[in-house]
Amino acid sequence: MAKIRIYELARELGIKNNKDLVAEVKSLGIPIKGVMSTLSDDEANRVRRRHSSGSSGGSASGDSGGDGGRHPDRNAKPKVIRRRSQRQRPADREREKEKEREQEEAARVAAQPSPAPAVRRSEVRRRGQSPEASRSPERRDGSARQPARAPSGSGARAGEGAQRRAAAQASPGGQGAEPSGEAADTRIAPKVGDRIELPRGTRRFRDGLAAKIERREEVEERRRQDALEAARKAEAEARAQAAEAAAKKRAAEKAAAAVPVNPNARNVVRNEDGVIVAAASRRSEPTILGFIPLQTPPRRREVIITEANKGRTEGRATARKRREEKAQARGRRRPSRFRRGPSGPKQVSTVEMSEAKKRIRVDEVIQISDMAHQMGVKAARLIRTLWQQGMRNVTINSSIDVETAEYVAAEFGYTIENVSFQEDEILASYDDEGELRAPVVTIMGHVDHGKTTLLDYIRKAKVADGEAGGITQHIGAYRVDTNQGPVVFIDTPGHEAFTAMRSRGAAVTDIVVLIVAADDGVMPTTQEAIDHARKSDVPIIVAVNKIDKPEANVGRVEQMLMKEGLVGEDYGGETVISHISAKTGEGVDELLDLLGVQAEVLELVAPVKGPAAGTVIESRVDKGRGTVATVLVQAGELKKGDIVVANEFSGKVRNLLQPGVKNKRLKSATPSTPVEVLGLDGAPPAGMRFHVVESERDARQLVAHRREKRRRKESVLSGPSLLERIKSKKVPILKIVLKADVQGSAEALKHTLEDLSASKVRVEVIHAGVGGINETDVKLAMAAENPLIIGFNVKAVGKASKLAEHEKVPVETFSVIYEASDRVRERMIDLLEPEYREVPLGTADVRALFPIPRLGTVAGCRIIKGKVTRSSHVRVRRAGRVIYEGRIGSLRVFKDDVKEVKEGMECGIVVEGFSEVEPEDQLEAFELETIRPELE
Ligand SMILES: Nc1nc2c(ncn2[C@@H]2O[C@H](COP(=O)(O)OP(=O)(O)OP(=O)(O)O)[C@@H](O)[C@H]2O)c(=O)[nH]1
Repeated sequence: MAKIRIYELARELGIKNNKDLVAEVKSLGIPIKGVMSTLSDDEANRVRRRHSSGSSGGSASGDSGGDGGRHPDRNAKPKVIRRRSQRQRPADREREKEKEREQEEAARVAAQPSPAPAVRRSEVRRRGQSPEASRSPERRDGSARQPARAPSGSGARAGEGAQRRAAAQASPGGQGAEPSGEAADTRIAPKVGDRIELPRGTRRFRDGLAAKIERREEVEERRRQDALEAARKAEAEARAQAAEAAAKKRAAEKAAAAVPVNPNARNVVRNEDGVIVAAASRRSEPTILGFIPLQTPPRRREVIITEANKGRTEGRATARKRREEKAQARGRRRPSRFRRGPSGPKQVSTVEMSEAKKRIRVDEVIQISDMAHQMGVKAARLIRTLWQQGMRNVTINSSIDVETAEYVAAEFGYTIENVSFQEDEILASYDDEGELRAPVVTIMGHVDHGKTTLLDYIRKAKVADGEAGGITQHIGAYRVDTNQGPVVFIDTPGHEAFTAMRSRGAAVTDIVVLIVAADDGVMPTTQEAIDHARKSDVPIIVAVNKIDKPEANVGRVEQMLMKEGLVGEDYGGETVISHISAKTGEGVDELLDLLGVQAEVLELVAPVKGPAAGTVIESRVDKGRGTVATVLVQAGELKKGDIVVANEFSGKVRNLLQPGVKNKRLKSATPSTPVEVLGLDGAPPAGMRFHVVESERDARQLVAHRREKRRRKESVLSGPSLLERIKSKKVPILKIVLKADVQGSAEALKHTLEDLSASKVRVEVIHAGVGGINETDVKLAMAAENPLIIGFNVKAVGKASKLAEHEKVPVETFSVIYEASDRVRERMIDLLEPEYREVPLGTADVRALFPIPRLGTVAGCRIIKGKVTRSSHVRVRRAGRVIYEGRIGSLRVFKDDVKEVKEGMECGIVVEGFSEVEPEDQLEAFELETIRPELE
C-alpha cells in the first residue's frame, strides 16, 4: 500500500500552508503528528474527497481567493492553541473511519440521478416475495453484487451457489452504474433458504450485537431527525446569510441523507417480521448455512445454523444447564464457573446456633476428636484448653470423662448431656424418713491406747456372752445392747478403715469414740483421728483409757485435748469425755450409755421397707463357704434369696449370718444391722455400697456397666502428665503383690505401704486381694522389675512357693502391719544406689622425684600426718588446689613394696595414671566407706 506524506498531499491539493492540511486531516480523526506524517491510500483518498467536497463549496483551504468559505479569517494570524494530542483508540479510529465511509456513501447516493430509498434486508427476505421482487435496489440500478469473501468448505460451496444465483439474477445492463471503487464491495442480500456462512463471533437473536445494531439504528434515526430539524431551523434563521446558510443546509441535508442508509445491512440477518435474528461484527461477513423453523416462541421462528453451532440446536447456556442437571442426577455437583459469586472471602453465616443444638451427648467418656467435630471447632482448640488446665498428655485421640468434657464444653458455650447408663434406673430409691436405728460407732486412737482391748471387752461382755468358741478371731462389725438401746461397733483397724470408707463416700459411722491413754496423752495419731472425725462431721466422744494405771493423769490428758479443740463439759465445753479402763471394764457401761444418749440426740432414722442397701465393711474368701462379705444394712430389709450387687460382684444371698457367732443364721437384717452375706461371686472392697436388685438380669447389667465404666476410666487420661511419668520412671518402684486374710486388712495394709513412697523410691501395690498366695500372684509379681509378695496372715499355697523360689521373687509374710511396713522400707532402701563416705587416712609431702623404669615417676615422700595404705585413694594437691584424684599404684619403702606407711616415715609413692607429680605437692590419702542410703 503506497503512502503519502502530508506535505506531499498538500502540494498535490494545492494547499500552501501545510499546517492547514494537518488541521484538516486531524479533523477527520486521522492520527498524525505533523507535516512529515504519512497517510495510507485510504486516508489520503478520504482527505482528497473531503477537500474536493470542501472546494465545491468554494471554501477549500487551498483556495487563495474568496473571502467566505471555511476560513473567513484565514489571513489573520491563527491563534496558537496547543493541546495535548489525544491518542485515539483503534476502536475509535475504526468508528471514525466507518462514519466517514458512511458519509461518503451517503454523499455518493445523494449524488445519484434518481436516488432510490434504502431497502431493508428484511424487506428482501419477506416471505412470499419472488426472488425478483426481493432483489435489492442495487440490483435494480444495475449494480452486480458479489460476496465479499469466499466461503470455505460446504459453506464455500453454498456461497458459490448463492453467487451463481445472484449472478444469474443480476441485470446485464446494470454494470458500471457504481463507481469503480465500490465494485469490490458489491454484494447481494441472502433470502430465506439461502445458505450463507456466519463466521465465528456471529451472535444470534436480539441480544448482543443485534440489539446493539438496532439501538444504534434508532439513535441514528433520531440524529437524522434532529439534523433535519436543525436544518429547517437554520434555513429559517439564516436567510440573510444565504451563502453560508445554503452551505449549511446542504451539509445538513447530506448528513440526513447519509444516515438512513443501513450501514449494517450486511452484518445483520432479519426475519420476515424485520426482527434481527443474527448479526455479525462489522468486519465479518455472515454466511447463512440454513434455517430451522421452530414452533415456539413465535418471535424466534428460525434458528440459523452457522459454522460455529453447526449440528447443535441449543445454545451454550442451555447445554451447560443440561450438563449440570446430568451431573446432579449422577450425584455429582459439577461446579459452574458461571454461577460463582463475586470473588473474595466466602460468605459465612453468622446465625447463632440455638441452645438446644449446643448440647453434646456423652456416654461416660468422649474422644477429643468427636467432641470437636460435634462442636464444629478444631480439635487443637480443645486440646489447648485442656493443656491450660494441666492435662499436657492429651491428644486428638484421647478420651475425657464427663466432668472434663463439661468444663471444656462450657468454654465454648456448650453443655454436656450425660447419656450414660444410669444406675438409678435399676437401683431402688429411699425416703429420708423411716424408723429409728442404732448408731454405728468407730473407735479410733493412737497405737496401744487400748482400742482392741476395749472392743474385746465389749464383745466378750456383751456379744459372746458365754457362747464360748463362737467368737471369730476377726469380726468386721457387731451389735451390742446397752441400757439406752443397741449400738453397732465397727471393728476395724481404726482410722485406716475409716479413711478408706470415707474416700469411697461411704458415711457409715455416726459417732467416733476417740480413745486416749491416760498415761500417754494426745499423740500424732490422736490428732489425725480428730481430723478425720471433723472432716466427716461426726460427733466425737472421748474415752480416756487406762485410768486404772497409777501413772494415769486424766487432767493432763484433758488439757491436751483442749489444745485440740475438744473441751470437756467440766471445763465449760461440749465434748463428752468418759474415763474408762478397758482392762478392768471400769466406766465402759457408762460409755455405752453415753453412746445411746448421743444416738438419741442424733435421731438416727432409716427406711426399713423395700430392697436393702448398705455398705461392705469387709470381705474375705472362706474355705468351704466362699466369699463372706460383712455388710452393714443401712436401708430396707436384706433377706435370704435376695439378688445383691456390690461393686463389680453380684450373687444371690445363700445365707445371712450373725457376725461373731458361729453359724448363727439370720432370716433378715434391718438398718444398722451388721451381717455376713454368703453368695457373692467375688470379694468386694471395704467401703463399697451394696444393693439388692430385682432380678439377676438387672444384676448382670449393673455389673457389666460398672466394669465397662472402670475400663473406660482406666483408658481416660488423668493423673500425672506424660512428662511426669517419664520422670517418674527414673525413680525405682517397689511393686508389691499383697494378699491378706480379709479385705479390710488388705485395704489397710495397701494404704500403709503405699504411704511409704519417698522421693527416691516409690511403692506401688499392683494387686491387693484376699486369700493365700497362689501361682497367679507369683506370675503377676514376676512381670514387675522390683517385685515383692507380701502375705498378711496368709501363706503361699500350692506350687506358689516353688515358683517364687525358682523365679527369685521374694515372698514375705507378716501378721503385724508395722512389721510389714518396716520390711518394705528396707526393701526400698535396697533399691537405692549405694552411697559412700570419705574417710581421711593421712598426708604425705613430696620431697623429690625418682624416675624409675617400669614404674614411671616415683614421688619420694614423707608422711606428715596419719598413714598411707597401698589401697588408698589419693588426691594430689598443689598450692592448695586439687590437681588430680586417683588411686595409689605403688607404695614402697626403699625397694620393698609395703601395705602401709605411717606418720614420720619416708616412702616412694606412684600415683596411678599421673606422672606430673612435682616436689612440694601434697598427697592426701583416704578411703571410701560404703554407707547405707536413706530414703529421704
Ligand atoms: N492397764 C491397762 N492396760 C490397758 C488398758 N487398755 C489396754 N491396755 C493395754 O495396752 C496395750 C495395748 O492395748 P491394745 O488394745 O492392743 O491397744 P490398741 O490401741 O488396740 O493398739 P493397736 O491395735 O496396735 O493400735 C495392751 O497391752 C493392753 O493390755 C487399760 O485400760 N488398762
